[in-house]
This record gives sequence, C-alpha cells and structure tokens, in this order.
Amino acid sequence: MRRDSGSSKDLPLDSMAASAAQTEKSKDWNALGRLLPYLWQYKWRVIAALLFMIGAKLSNVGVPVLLKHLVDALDIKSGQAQALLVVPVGLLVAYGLLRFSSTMFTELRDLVFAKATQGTSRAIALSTFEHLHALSLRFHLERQTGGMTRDIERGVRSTESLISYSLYSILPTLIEMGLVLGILALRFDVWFAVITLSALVFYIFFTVTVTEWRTRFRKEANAQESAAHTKAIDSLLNYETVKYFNNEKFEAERYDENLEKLRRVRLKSQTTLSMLNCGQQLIIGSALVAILWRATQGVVDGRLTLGDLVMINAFMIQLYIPLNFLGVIYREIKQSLADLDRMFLLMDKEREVADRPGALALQISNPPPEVRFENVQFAYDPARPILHDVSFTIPAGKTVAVVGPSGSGKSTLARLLFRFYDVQGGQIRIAGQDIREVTQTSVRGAVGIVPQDTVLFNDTVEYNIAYGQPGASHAQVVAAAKAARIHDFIHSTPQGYATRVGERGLKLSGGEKQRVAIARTLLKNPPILIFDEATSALDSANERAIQNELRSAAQGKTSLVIAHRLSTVVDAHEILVMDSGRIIERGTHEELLAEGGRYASMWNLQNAVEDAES
Ligand SMILES: Nc1ncnc2c1ncn2[C@@H]1O[C@H](COP(=O)(O)OP(=O)(O)OP(=O)(O)O)[C@@H](O)[C@H]1O
Repeated sequence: MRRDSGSSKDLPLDSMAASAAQTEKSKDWNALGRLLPYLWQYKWRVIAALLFMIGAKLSNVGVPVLLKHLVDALDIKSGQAQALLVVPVGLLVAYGLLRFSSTMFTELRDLVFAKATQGTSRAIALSTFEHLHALSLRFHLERQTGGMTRDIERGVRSTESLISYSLYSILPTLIEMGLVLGILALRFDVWFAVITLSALVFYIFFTVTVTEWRTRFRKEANAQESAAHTKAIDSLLNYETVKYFNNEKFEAERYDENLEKLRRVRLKSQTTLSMLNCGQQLIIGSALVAILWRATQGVVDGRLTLGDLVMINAFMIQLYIPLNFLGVIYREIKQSLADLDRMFLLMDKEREVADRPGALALQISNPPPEVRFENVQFAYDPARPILHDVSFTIPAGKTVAVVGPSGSGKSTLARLLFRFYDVQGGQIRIAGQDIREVTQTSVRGAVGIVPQDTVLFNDTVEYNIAYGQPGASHAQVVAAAKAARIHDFIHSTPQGYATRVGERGLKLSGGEKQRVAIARTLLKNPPILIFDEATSALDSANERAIQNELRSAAQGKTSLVIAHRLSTVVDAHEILVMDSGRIIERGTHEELLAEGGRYASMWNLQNAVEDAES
C-alpha cells in the first residue's frame, strides 16, 4: 500500500517515536534551564559545595591506596613482623584521617548546600503560587484543583530531589569513576581500566535504555494518580450534594475505577523494575569476576602484590555501591524533570487579563468617582454573546440598581467592573479612566464587592472579617461586624471571634456568611461598592435591618446594587432593567412604575407574593 508522505499521521512509527523522544529531551533541557537561574542565586554556595565534594572524593579514593600500602607493609612472606611497629602506625593514622575527612567533606558539602536547595524550592513554590493568583478567573473556574495542587507539590519536591541527586550522586560518582580509572590505567595493565570502563558504559547504556522504556508506566501512573486525586477532592468538596442524592456508592465506584487503573499500571512498573535490577546486577557481577580474575592471576604471576589485589577489590566495591544507585537516580532525575516540566507548564499559562506595559495606578482625585459603562459588549465564549451594547453611568456617590431575570447578565457587570475579564467592545471608565489602561491592583483596591455566593477561608471569623483590611485591629473588626449586624451572633458563640468557620465557611448559615462578607467589605472601605444580591440569603426581617446598614455604608460611595427583591432598590438614583444582556428599561422607581412596563409588572408580582405570604 502506497502512502503520501508529509503529514505527521503518515510518519513511520519509528520516526514518530524518535521525534517524541526528541521533544521529551528538549523538555528536560528546558526544565533544567529554567531551574538553574534560581539555583545560581546561590553561586558561592554551589562552588563551595563542589569543592567540598571533590575533597570528599579524593579522600575516598585515597583509602584503598592506603589499604594497599598497609597490606604490603605486612610483608608476610619474609615474616619481618617488627616492620609493623614503625611503618603501618603512620599508615593506620593516615587511613583513619582519610576516612574521617571523606565524611567531614561530605557533611560540609551538605551543610553549605542545604540553604541553596531550600531557598531554590521556596522561590519556585512562591513564584508558582503568585503566578496562579495572577491568572484569570476563567482559568480558576476551569482548573481541577486536586490535580493542579498535586502538580505543584510534585514540582516543588522534584526541585529538591533534582538538585540533590545531581550534586550528591551523579557528579560525585563521575568524579570517583574518573579517579579510579586513572589510577587503574596508570598503575596496572590497561585491561583493568578497559574492563571497568566497558562495564560502566554497558551498564549506563542498559540502564538508560530500559529506564526510558519504563518511564511511560511511571507517567501513566502519575496521570492516573492525579485523576484519582482530582475525583476524590471534587467528590469531597461536593460532600453535601453527594448526600442529597445518596450517591456515596456511585462516588466510591468512580474513584475505584481510577484506583484499579492505577494498581494495574503500578504493577507493570514494578515488574519492569525487577527486570532492570537483574540486568544491572548481571553486568556488574560479570565485570567484578573479570577484574578479580585478572588481579589474582597477576598476584600468582608475581606482577601484582597482595596489597594491589586488596586495593583493586576495594576500588571495585567503592564504585559498585554508587553505581547500584545510578539506575534509581537516573529514573528519579527523569521523573523530577517531568514533574518540574508540568509545574513550569502552569507557570507558562498566559495571563488573560494583564496590565498594559507601563500602566499607571487609577487616579481618584476627588472620591467617590463616577463609574461609566460605554457601549459594553462581552462574551465569556465568543460563540455566545452575553452583554450587548450596555451603557449607563453611576454618578459620583450615587447608587444605580440592576434588576432582571436570572442569567440576564447582572453579575457579569460586576465581574467586568472588577476586571476579572476584559470587555470585547466599548469601555468601562472609573473617574474617566478606562480600566484597561490602569493597573488591576489599583482598580481592585477602589472597588469592594459583596458577592452572591460568599466563600470564606477555613479560619476564624475574625480572620475572615479582617481579610478586608489585613492588619486591622480587633476594635475595627468588631465595628465592622456591628455595622453588618453579625456582632451579636459572633458574641453569642462559645468561642466568639475565634470561632472557626470550616472549609469554604460551611459551618455558618448562608445569611451569616453573607454578613461576614458585608463586614469585611465595610472594613475595606473602598470608594466604589458592588452589592451582588448581597442580602438574598437573609430573611425579610434581617434583610430590612441590614438594608439600613448597607444604605449607610453606601453613603458617600458610588454603588452598583444588583437586586432580586425590588423593595431594596426603590430609592436608587437609577434602576436598570436587564433582559438577555440588554438594558430594556431604565429610570427611577416612580418613573418605571409610571411606564407600566416590565419593571412595573415585576413590582406588582413581588408585592402580590409578599401579600400572600404575610
Ligand atoms: N464563567 C462563565 N463562563 C461562561 N458563561 C458564563 C460564565 N459566567 C456566567 N456565564 C453565563 O452568562 C450569563 C449571565 O450570567 P450572570 O451571572 O451575569 O447572570 P445574572 O443575571 O447575574 O444571573 P443571576 O440573577 O442568576 O445571578 C448566564 O447565562 C451564564 O450562564
């Protein structure tokens, strides 16, 4: 069968595998290249650690040499035992000193380098965290928390293992190999060096090839582990929903599906590991036998002394031990590079909403500022426009209310004013400045929001309120709580302000959470306020009570109020009625009632329902 060439689909399998391996390699180098600048901040420590390492290896290689002299000094054949009293004492002391200095240099290396390793992984973890916070709301809505946190965790851990494996294992082993090969080649016949070197080359080739082949099982295991973790976290976060639908068994089965896949791929990984280990031992064992055979033959022929035999044997054992770990270390390094690459992938995610180069802070010379939406067009997904040509102005210090059916785009206005997304047409201006032209921090500093669904940090009530103004005093927190009418409730709980609110604030009722959110926004005290159905979780009595507080909080501020219950917005400067992303009516409460349109019928309907309820 003939095929056209050119498309990647038609590439022979070999060349596809080769190009995949090539991509893997360039990814590894890329990850290494990105790690080095972090490490290079500690260049003096790196250099000192390298010097200590060389010292340790020189001492290490010196030990078998001294051992040889010690054995030769015994000169058992001639039976001159008194020589022992003079020469070997010095050798014995030197032997002890060398052993000790090898350990001392190694410890010094670890000591000097620990700060660099820890500092590097800390810096990487911090930049990833900061980057994630800089990513858009869209990224955070789409992310899968469980899998992502695993990627970060593994990435940070891999930084430490990568540094320590290369500096503490690969480099020292290479140095030791070089020294031993040099001594063998210079002092004895070249065969010792040839056998040792060939075994090493063959060992490394075998280890690398088999490990490359095995990596796919490790990768698959990681993917399955992340998937299982993501499912478990998502399922636990939805604890209540699982209970509502009695779906514990369903959740367990879904989780177990992944666990089963994980088990299978881990078994494969274990079997291939055993194959690798056996192959490695075979190579090392054969080389050892060959070397010992040549050495004993040398002693028998009288070319080598007994001391030489002891020294060669000690060299081999010394080389053999770190070599034993080389396979594991190569695997770990490959794995660490893959993990690091996954973490750097997160770092590469583009910021959807970014500050323009040289953007200045928003200037509000005369607070509160005017807020203006001019012909705003917006879509979360280009295929589905949400806002069409929306224009309105909130004059400085006034309140504009937005009402309308669910899904008409009200909360989207709040998200755009907060610049969670950029508009696709038109402009949003605060004090005359387009919010895309100024820094996001300054815009968000000027706007306070009480959102529809409040999520709290898993900490104390005090921490959650003080979050509005980090560093706020207890008295300020209490004042804000009083203003949001939650102080009495907090005070009545056994632990007061130290009460913990549980994950996402689940230990508080919807209304209590909402009032904590109001308190922390009051504490932030920004010149622009957004209330997105801020009192929707409260009952009518509480809503009326807190409405007064909100009204007084909004005094002297520019406010956008998104409301469900129309009675809460009757005194707004202007009321906008939205439907399907368009403003279909606008005016004061009285004007809209007089118009007799959509607002008037919504008003009548709500009044009728309230009358029926009371
Ligand atoms: N992140 C998002 N990605 C895609 N579509 C979204 C996203 N957020 C909201 N939408 C869609 O945009 C539309 C407007 O949503 P918005 O939250 O602004 O409505 P709303 O008027 O505030 O509704 P409600 O009164 O129920 O809160 C809805 O149809 C919603 O499905």
